[in-house]
Amino acid sequence: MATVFYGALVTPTTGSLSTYLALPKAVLCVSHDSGIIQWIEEDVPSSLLQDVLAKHGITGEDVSLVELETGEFLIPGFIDTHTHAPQVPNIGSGQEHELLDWLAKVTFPTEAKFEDVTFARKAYTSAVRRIIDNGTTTCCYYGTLHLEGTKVLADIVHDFGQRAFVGKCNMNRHSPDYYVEPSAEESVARTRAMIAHIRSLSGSPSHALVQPVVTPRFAISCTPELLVQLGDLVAADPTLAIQTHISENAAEIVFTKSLFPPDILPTPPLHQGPKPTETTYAGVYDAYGLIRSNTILAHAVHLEDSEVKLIKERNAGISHCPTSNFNLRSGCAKVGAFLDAGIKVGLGTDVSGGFSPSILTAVQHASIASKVVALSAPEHKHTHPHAAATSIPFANRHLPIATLLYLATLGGAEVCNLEKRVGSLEVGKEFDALVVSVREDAGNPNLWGLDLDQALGRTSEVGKEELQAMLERFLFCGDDRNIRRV
Ligand SMILES: Nc1nc2[nH]cnc2c(=O)[nH]1
Ligand SMILES: [Zn+2]
Repeated sequence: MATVFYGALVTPTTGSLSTYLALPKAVLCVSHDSGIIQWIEEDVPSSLLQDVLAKHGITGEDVSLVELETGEFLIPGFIDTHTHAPQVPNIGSGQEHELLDWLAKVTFPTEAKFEDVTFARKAYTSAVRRIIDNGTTTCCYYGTLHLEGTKVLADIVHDFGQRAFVGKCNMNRHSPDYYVEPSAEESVARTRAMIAHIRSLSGSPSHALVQPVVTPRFAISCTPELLVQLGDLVAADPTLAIQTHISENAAEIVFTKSLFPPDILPTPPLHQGPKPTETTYAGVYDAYGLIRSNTILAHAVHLEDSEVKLIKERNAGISHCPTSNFNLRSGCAKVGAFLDAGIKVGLGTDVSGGFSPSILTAVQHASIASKVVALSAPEHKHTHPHAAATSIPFANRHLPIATLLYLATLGGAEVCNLEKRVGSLEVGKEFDALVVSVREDAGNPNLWGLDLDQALGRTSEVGKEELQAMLERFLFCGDDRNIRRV
């Protein structure tokens, strides 16, 4: 048996950040048994659809045919490379604070409530449901420091069938008395228990839907002893993913450097050359063996050049969280420069530093952040609009639509090391997709502009340009009303 979709399809393609495919009349076939995309035909008039099915040996009985309507299109599922499930109840509160005050006054009191497993189950069920409804099919979750609550989060994600990384926070210092782990040993023991629980749900990392992720909250909240033990834990298991925060806020960086002077840092396992005489934030994690190809580093707003080089050398990924970076007044990450350096970059909502669980909001703010970076660059010139479509470097210019789409999907998959399985609609990948609707009956009047009226009403044909216009409107003005199926 197979399911065949016939209609418009939009996808980034492997190897290109500057272009994407917009196919108004595609046919895509998914195997029921494996969920894998078997074949795609790019341009099939409706009169030839049956011939194309016959060519692929598909007859009436063994196919379920889904014909998309005008104004609908398939797109890969969104990937949120950094969010906090227990902070969803806090969305929109404490908007006046910067990071460290916000953690103390708003975040830690709420996260502490997740000690109550009944509370956790209710809050996490609603949070995960909302995140899926917003089109996020792969999500990197922070839980709280609680083992039982984080197991509940993993169970809920698994039951919903969402692809995810779930991590229990490691935090044994610089946190309030009511919300801190008693020792490094206890923190690591609970982490081991969480890993065992999640692996019992989902099986081996090569095909698991839900995977554990080691989650030192950030360097400030971990003693050197704890980071040593986490380094040992991940060194013994190269398949274990790691996520943490890096260089988000100026005061946080000053504090981090004061806590980890160079003389207390171990020599990093992969280090070549003399020991550094000055601490960098990335250097701290690296010294404990926590930066590697399956590490996800959230924020990276104020990275020094040497840190960009180190992250590239280790092939770690960056989660760009622009909504949060604006909202907590952290700054604008230099995403264009990271892309030029060949670093893997995806988007993160960072709820509730970010006030939206939707990757669409992250796309919008990633665009604005790149425009702010461009406007503030010393060599800023008003570039011709078509410059965006060329292959000139990304640094200091606004991100093109193709690149925004890439960050929301395939870039996120690369950050999660899932790019062979998801992130684009390509043959051999898992069918992990959304049906988007920009039709009037989706109920979002913001998408209802003149050119779409024309595309959907007065002309019967949607061509490539109309489809590209629909994608742009959806990325900038769409919301969960426009996500018809996940
Ligand atoms: N944005 C954000 N940054 C952090 N740094 C440490 N903890 C957090 C958190 O919960 N949110
Ligand atoms: Zn965060």
